[in-house]
Amino acid sequence: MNLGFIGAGKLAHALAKGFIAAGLTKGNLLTVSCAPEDTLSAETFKQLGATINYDNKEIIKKSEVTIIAVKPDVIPQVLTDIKDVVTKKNLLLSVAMGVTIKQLEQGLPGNSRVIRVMPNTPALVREGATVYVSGTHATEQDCDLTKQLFGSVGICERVNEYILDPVTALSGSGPAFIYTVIEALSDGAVRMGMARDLAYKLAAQTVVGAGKMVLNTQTHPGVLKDNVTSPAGSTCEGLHHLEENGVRSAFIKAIEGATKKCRETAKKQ
Ligand SMILES: NC(=O)C1=CN([C@@H]2O[C@H](COP(=O)(O)OP(=O)(O)OC[C@H]3O[C@@H](n4cnc5c(N)ncnc54)[C@H](OP(=O)(O)O)[C@@H]3O)[C@@H](O)[C@H]2O)C=CC1
Ligand SMILES: O=C(O)[C@@H]1CCC=N1
Repeated sequence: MNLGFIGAGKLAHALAKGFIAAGLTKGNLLTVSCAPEDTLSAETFKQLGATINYDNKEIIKKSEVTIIAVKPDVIPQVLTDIKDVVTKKNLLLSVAMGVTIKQLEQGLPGNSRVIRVMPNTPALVREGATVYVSGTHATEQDCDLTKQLFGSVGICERVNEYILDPVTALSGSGPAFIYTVIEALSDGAVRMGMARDLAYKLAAQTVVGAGKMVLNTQTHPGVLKDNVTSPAGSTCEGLHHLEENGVRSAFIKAIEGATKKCRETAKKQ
């Protein structure tokens, strides 16, 4: 598949490498734009075999499917850059946090085929979690292609747009929250005498294992937690400390805060 990327940052890298690993495209089939001063991103894409072009119009002309992966405040500029060259042949997939279908469609010619996608960086290792929302003029074939593309690098679900901001908070930002948990658990283990390398390895595999238990056994997380917690054992001692320090409330507030930030971004566009 020929793929265009407008924006060659962290997410674009993760997606490109994931799609290549999944066999859906090849490095030399990618056409990518970035800010001219962003030599590091350009270099990383060049190493994949991609063609770099600093003119966003050229990406649209060369690729039938383009992923727009710039920061939300750059979206208006990108839409202005490309609107004269977008035709019915182009499918545009925007991953920008807080930028609505309506805002995207308003900046483009009528009938433009737009899909809003919220992936996450674990797409790099084909363990991503993605949702997408169809725009007004995207076809069922466009939705199928989006599902095929992002489904090749993890799970991919179609949703209604009203849920996109909490999704962004949960699975879009979520990897950062989990990395913080992995670091903190490891710091605790190091404090108790464990070597750091072993601590990161055990903490990360524990997150992978617990996640797979929830997905594969379809058992309520509370039941799975109870199965680990022996009477008067060490786990309930650890859980007691987490509850005393408001761990649940901290995560709930993290999702609430991140969701609100997405909503503020939508209002500013
Ligand atoms: N990172 C993540 O985990 C996720 C990110 N997203 C969304 O993806 C988008 C990109 O995020 P992320 O990859 O983290 O951000 P980055 O800052 O890493 O990437 C953005 C890229 O766009 C480039 N850029 C800036 N201006 C232009 C322009 N006019 N034309 C073309 N490229 C330009 C930037 O160059 P320069 O650095 O020189 O400005 C940079 O390379 C955001 O909208 C974000 O909400 C969604 C889900 C997850
Ligand atoms: O931090 C951000 O704004 C983006 C959206 C989701 C993950 N990263």
